[in-house]
Formats: sequence, structure tokens, C-alpha cells
Amino acid sequence: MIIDIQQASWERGDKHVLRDINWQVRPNEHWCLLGLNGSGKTTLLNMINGYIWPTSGQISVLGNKFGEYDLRELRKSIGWVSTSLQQKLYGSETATRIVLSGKFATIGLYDHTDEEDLEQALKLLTDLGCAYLAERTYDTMSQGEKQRVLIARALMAKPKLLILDEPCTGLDIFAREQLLSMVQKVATDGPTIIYVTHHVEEILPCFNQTLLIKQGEVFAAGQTNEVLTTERMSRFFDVPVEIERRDGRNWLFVKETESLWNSN
Ligand SMILES: Nc1ncnc2c1ncn2[C@@H]1O[C@H](COP(=O)(O)OP(=O)(O)OP(=O)(O)O)[C@@H](O)[C@H]1O
Repeated sequence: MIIDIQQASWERGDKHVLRDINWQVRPNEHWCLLGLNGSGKTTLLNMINGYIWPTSGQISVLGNKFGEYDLRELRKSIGWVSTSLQQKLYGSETATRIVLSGKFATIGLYDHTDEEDLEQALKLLTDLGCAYLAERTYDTMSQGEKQRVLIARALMAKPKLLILDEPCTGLDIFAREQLLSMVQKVATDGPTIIYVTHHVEEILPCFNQTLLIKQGEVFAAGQTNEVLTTERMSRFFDVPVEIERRDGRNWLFVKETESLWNSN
């Protein structure tokens, strides 16, 4: 089992940020985690990475039960690409050095690297369509380029689990589609992926499983095509929507925009 969460809750004061979460991620599955702002996605990721502990319930990640092993070791097996990571990196570093630093999960490169590491970093940059960026500094890259370099960095440590937290934020439609096609490629023979988003359109065919999270609770979890139905998504958003499938992707249309005003 990659992730096994049993009845996990996380409370802060009298607020239940997460309540009775049950979620199992098995090998060979790729999951999409979908929820609106404030639904608890980041809190759940923080729990998976061991930054917070459930106030009740149990969680085990990559076979390690929390409380019984070294968290720093576990985190080396988890690649996490997020906007907050993007902001921490140094603008003057080249793409190659950023990818190399992924081997040690450090911000900046302080450890010794060898020829083999360099070859691997350049291969990852090539696989992600970023070979041309190898010597470019981070502060000169577009948002889409930065995200692809960060995915290459995360893969450098050969993680068993890769978390992509809203990787398409701030991308135009073409940069988004380019990034998504890279993600689809990484999913083919790479680590288990958890892809976090607000947008149904970003759920690629490789994300065969979807978890819907609403107000801190699991609203639905299972096969993407069974979870993403017009009826269920309308209940999920509390607004009448329609889901249309095209080319293995799902597109969402809001049917009555007036209902948006009523829901606020
Ligand atoms: N340390 C904390 N103390 C109190 N409340 C918190 C804490 N962390 C998160 N929350 C609250 O829990 C809820 C879920 O937050 P979380 O950041 O997990 O949502 P999210 O789904 O990641 O949202 P977004 O899509 O906007 O990033 C929010 O209402 C947030 O204010």
C-alpha cells in the first residue's frame, strides 16, 4: 500500500479541518485530489508528508506507520512540487543545479555530485522537454518552464510517490497542455502520482482514481469515470454543472450561473 489513511481527523481549536478521512492508494494507481479552496487538500498533503499528525485515526505512507520511523528518511521517497517550493528556490541557480539538488532534497546545491548524477539530471531535463534550459538561471524561466524543472528536480531522488500540488497555477492554456503532456509521460513508468487541483479539466487519463474532498471530508473516492458524473459533481459543488467527456478528459460546464450568486 502506498498510502493508507484510516479514520484520520485533524482539529484546530473547535474546527475540524479534516474529519474521518479514509483513503487507500495502491501501487499502480495515480490519483487526482480535487477540492475547492479551503477544503483541506493542503492539510491532507501535510499529513502525508508528516508535517502534521492526525489528532485521531491512523496513517501509514509507503508502509511506514507514523510515529514508528524516521520522517526525514520517508520524505526522501516523496517528491513534492508546490508553489511554496517554487518560491523558496534561488533565482541565480541554473536548471541543471536545481535538478541536481533534488538528489539531496536541498534548496541550493551543497553536496558533491558526480558524472552519473549530471547525466541523470540532463536526461530528466530532456525527458521533460527542458534540455534547452540546462544552463539558464531559474529567474529567467517562465512559469511553465519552472514547473517542469521542478518536476525533474523531484524525480532526481527517484521518489516512490510524487505529489504535484496545483502545478498548472498561473499557466496559459498552451503551457498547461504542455505540462500536462509531460505529467502523462511521467505517469507511464514513473512513481505513483497524486495530482492536486481545483480543475476537472486537468484530470488526465492516467489519473484513473479521483478523491473528492469537501469541507474536510471525503465526498467520493474511486474510479475517475465513476466519480466524475454530472449528478455527483453538481452535488459536490452545490451548483448545477455538466460533465462532458472528450478524448479521455473531462470538461465541466456551469449550467446556471445565477445559482452561483445564490450559493454565496
Ligand atoms: N493551522 C491551522 N489552524 C487553523 N485552521 C487551519 C490551519 N490550517 C488550515 N486551516 C483551515 O483549514 C481549512 C483547509 O485548509 P487547506 O489549506 O488544507 O485547504 P486547501 O484545500 O488546500 O485550500 P486551497 O485550495 O485554497 O489551497 C481552511 O479553512 C483553513 O483556514
